[in-house]
Amino acid sequence: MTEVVERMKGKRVVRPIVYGNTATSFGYKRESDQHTHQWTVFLRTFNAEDPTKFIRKVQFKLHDSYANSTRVVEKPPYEVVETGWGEFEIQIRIYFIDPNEKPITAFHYLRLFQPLVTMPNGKQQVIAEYFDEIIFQEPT
Ligand SMILES: O=C(Nc1ccc(C(=O)N2CC(c3nccs3)C2)s1)[C@@H]1CCCN1
Repeated sequence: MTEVVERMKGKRVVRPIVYGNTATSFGYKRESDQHTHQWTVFLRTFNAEDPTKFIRKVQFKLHDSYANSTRVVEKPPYEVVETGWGEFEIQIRIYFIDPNEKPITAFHYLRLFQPLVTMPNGKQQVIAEYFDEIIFQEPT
């Protein structure tokens, strides 16, 4: 019983995150490469703390047809700005400062067409974002 209690002890640290993408339409198909949208895929922490205190780097794995399809971002903002014509799954992998914490992976399906939001300036963009929490079980 003591052993179980020992394992259960320790501090639980919850770190809220938001990940997803925004996208805006060019309003036309670009002659040079048929691209129609600019988009930004991102990972954001959700409090005032400096994310570099616990995040070492964030890796965004785009579709293989993109040049350098594995994009590594070492400091905030953890985002990739690109252009394209379609929607596909992006793997977001978070690497931590603590060597004992394994990287974690989130999957985000890039959205170019909805949900469409009209900004205060009247411009429209797609915003597709998801809230989650990273939970660290700090040993005592
Ligand atoms: O759309 C889809 N897959 C996509 C993969 C990559 C896309 C894209 O936008 N781009 C590749 C990049 C390049 N342009 C020029 C050279 S590489 C711009 S779209 C699927 C198909 C059905 C539903 N979704």
